[in-house]
Amino acid sequence: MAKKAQEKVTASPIVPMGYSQLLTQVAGHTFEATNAAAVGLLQDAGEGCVFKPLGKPECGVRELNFYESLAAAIATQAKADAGANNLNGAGGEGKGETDQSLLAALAAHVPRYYGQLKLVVNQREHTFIKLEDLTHGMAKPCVMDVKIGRRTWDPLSSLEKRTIEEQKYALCKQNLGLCLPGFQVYCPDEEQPEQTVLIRKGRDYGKSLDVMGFQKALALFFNASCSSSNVLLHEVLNQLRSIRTWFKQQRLFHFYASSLLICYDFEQLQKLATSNSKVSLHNGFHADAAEPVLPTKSKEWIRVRCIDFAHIFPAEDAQPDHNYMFGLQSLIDIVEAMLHR
Ligand SMILES: Nc1ncnc2c1ncn2[C@@H]1O[C@H](COP(=O)(O)OP(=O)(O)OP(=O)(O)O)[C@@H](O)[C@H]1O
Ligand SMILES: O=P(O)(O)O[C@@H]1[C@H](O)[C@H](O)[C@@H](OP(=O)(O)O)[C@H](OP(=O)(O)O)[C@H]1O
Repeated sequence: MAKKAQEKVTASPIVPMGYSQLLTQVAGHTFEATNAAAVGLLQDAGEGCVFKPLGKPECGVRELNFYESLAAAIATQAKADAGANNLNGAGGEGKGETDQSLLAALAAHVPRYYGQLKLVVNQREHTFIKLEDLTHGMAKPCVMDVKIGRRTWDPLSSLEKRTIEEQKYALCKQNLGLCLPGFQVYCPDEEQPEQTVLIRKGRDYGKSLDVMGFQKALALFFNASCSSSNVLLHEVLNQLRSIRTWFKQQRLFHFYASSLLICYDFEQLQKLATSNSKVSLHNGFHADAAEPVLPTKSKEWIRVRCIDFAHIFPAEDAQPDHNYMFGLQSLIDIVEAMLHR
């Protein structure tokens, strides 16, 4: 089979008109120069969507089912909000409805889902899910994929898969419940600070990191030495805390090998630094809270979302997802420490 795939090798994948490789993809399954059967994410021309191939059947089905159940929960919630489902007035909310509204609340933390479609790539048909591009509208998108949890193997994993997963990124996973499969960041060029460079790091870099290395990677990613990075860190923290609130409430699912995708626009960060340098330091701060008042549009250039639901499982015995929450808390602790440095 591998031999057959190699017969079709091309320099770049053959994709349908109007689509291209997702240039900002930093991790996950990608196109491979020597394997025409390997498919990565695609993007469309300016519409603001990405297309994720379903990949291994069991993973693809789980992810698709998850997005479909989320869409159903959102629709149910919208009806309930409109009063159409509330003929008996208040007080009739059963467990099913509670679960549905809890699930619907996750939508704010997940890319919008636009269904599935089939596309021919490298002369083979693949099924893709169509999602909101979290980097849409960003001139200089900085993107980090942080995989959450000490345990990144699911309940159906073979002993072999479990062993492989436990050996990878071992220092970060065991200590932090986090690992770093990839990121890209725009930074000022050290020699010519008015110029910008793009730095990209992949899974091999992530696997080499210990705890301190992980913290340094985050400082690099958040452009911590930039004068406006506090605004970025505050907004990222707000969004991470909001995700933590959801996880503290939910007993529906356990998210194995799922990631947080952190995206921001370096161009906006630079604009903020320039405008900050022109105004008094106290502008934009609450007198009593000592926290910056974020520009109303900060959510448009700073987005933290849960992605990759290929290994999502119903929560056993309705237990909280302690594995995910441990990793998420570590990430929050690291970002808080950067803010208070
Ligand atoms: N909605 C999105 N918007 C923008 N980029 C995205 C989006 N979803 C995924 N990506 C990009 O694609 C990468 C891979 O996504 P994802 O983790 O879902 O794929 P995967 O192949 O299932 O990964 P893994 O190998 O960890 O199972 C992410 O790191 C990110 O760069
Ligand atoms: O971090 P790495 O080294 O890239 O390792 C990959 C990562 O664990 C993916 O989550 C996994 O895909 P699944 O989530 O789909 O299992 C993939 O398995 P695969 O090689 O069997 O696709 C691994 O290779």
